Amino acid sequence: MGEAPAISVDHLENGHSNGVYVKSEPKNIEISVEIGDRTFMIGGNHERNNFSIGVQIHDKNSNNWFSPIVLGTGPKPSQGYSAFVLEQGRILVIKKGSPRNESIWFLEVDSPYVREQKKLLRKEVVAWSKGVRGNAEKPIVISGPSGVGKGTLISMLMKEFPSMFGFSVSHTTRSPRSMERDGVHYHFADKKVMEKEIKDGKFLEFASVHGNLYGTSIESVEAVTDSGKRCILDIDVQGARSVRASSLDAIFIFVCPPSMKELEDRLRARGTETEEQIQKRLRNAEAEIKEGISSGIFGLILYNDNLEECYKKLKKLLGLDEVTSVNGVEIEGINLPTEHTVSKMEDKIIIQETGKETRNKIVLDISSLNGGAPGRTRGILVDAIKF
Ligand SMILES: Nc1ncnc2c1ncn2[C@@H]1O[C@H](COP(=O)(O)OP(=O)(O)OP(=O)(O)O)[C@@H](O)[C@H]1O
Ligand SMILES: Nc1nc2c(ncn2[C@@H]2O[C@H](COP(=O)(O)O)[C@@H](O)[C@H]2O)c(=O)[nH]1
Repeated sequence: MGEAPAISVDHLENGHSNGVYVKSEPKNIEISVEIGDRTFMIGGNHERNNFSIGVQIHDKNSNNWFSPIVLGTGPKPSQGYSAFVLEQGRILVIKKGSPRNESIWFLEVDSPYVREQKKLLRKEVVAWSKGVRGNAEKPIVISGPSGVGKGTLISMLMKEFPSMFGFSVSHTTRSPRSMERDGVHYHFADKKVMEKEIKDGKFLEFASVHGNLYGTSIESVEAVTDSGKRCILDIDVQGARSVRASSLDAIFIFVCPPSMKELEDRLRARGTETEEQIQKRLRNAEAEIKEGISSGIFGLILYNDNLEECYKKLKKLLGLDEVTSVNGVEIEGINLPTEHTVSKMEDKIIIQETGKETRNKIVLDISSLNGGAPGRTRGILVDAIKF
């Protein structure tokens, strides 16, 4: 995402701005953002709505101040803000010391939505949307070699968030394991019947995996979606490739083992396959890992060494972490440091703490933003580094 030309941000006495040193004062702060011949003052109290911060516009040509119509629900007043002008007429506004999911906001000042509203209302309009961490709604495709722990991680997620996630029950021609139930773990299918259904276009994807046929029926995914839950697919790399080429807009996660030895130990300890099947799965694992890492199918790669750590990272990728701890830094929402600089590098907003011995850096990855005013802007990933 490139930056729009001819846009700059200034900071006034209390404010905070692009790429410069900032010291926030603990009082009712306003930030001043300059875009072309206009200055947007963001902060203080909204003149008509005490629950949302205000926006005022100064037009340099007429030297007039005016209050635009503010659409959407904006952030509540806070003791500090940081702002950064993004492309598409959007200003990223970060609130200091806010609770989880209350820290990141977008003020649209010249987006397609705002331009449309200006035409309709014949007034100056700006619009808020709340920044939502992670991609909260897209189906999740999880792949990785047999025995790496995909099923274990998915079970943990479904146990902790039972109303949020639903599992896409695959079809398979392999025999059930002793604990597996038809229609719960898999739809155990006859090969000829499954092949006929594939021919009839009933499957989103299918593949021959370790000598058996596996596939995701369209019905299985729709059953989860109809129940209002986010669908999780546990499928192999071939299947993930097919889903990627399909119309299903999903996020793709590949789970890697810490080593081949550990993968072998896990498969043996599970005790569900014969020695011959274990050998076959291990042989296939090498090619799967190579493809998983290098094919470009998977946007996110997780190493499942320590299960709890891996689960935490998975939740973070999905924007589900209550309090995020990354590299030893605890961040409740985005705890904006009092003194900091803000800069942008490609698709990353870098908030760098200054003036202390230990410096925290918070990185907002905004490469996959979607949605916008007057609702939610999704897809922000947050990382924190202490050095
Ligand atoms: N991080 C971990 N450390 C140690 N053991 C683990 C870890 N994660 C999972 N396991 C164990 O490894 C075994 C394999 O895990 P699991 O069945 O979840 O793998 P899987 O990737 O779903 O395999 P498959 O693709 O064959 O279904 C299980 O016995 C599980 O308890
Ligand atoms: N392409 C697909 N792969 C699938 C599907 N369901 C499961 N799988 C993958 O198969 C292997 C082996 O699973 P197991 O239960 O026999 O151990 C594993 O990698 C799964 O991810 C599917 O519908 N399509």
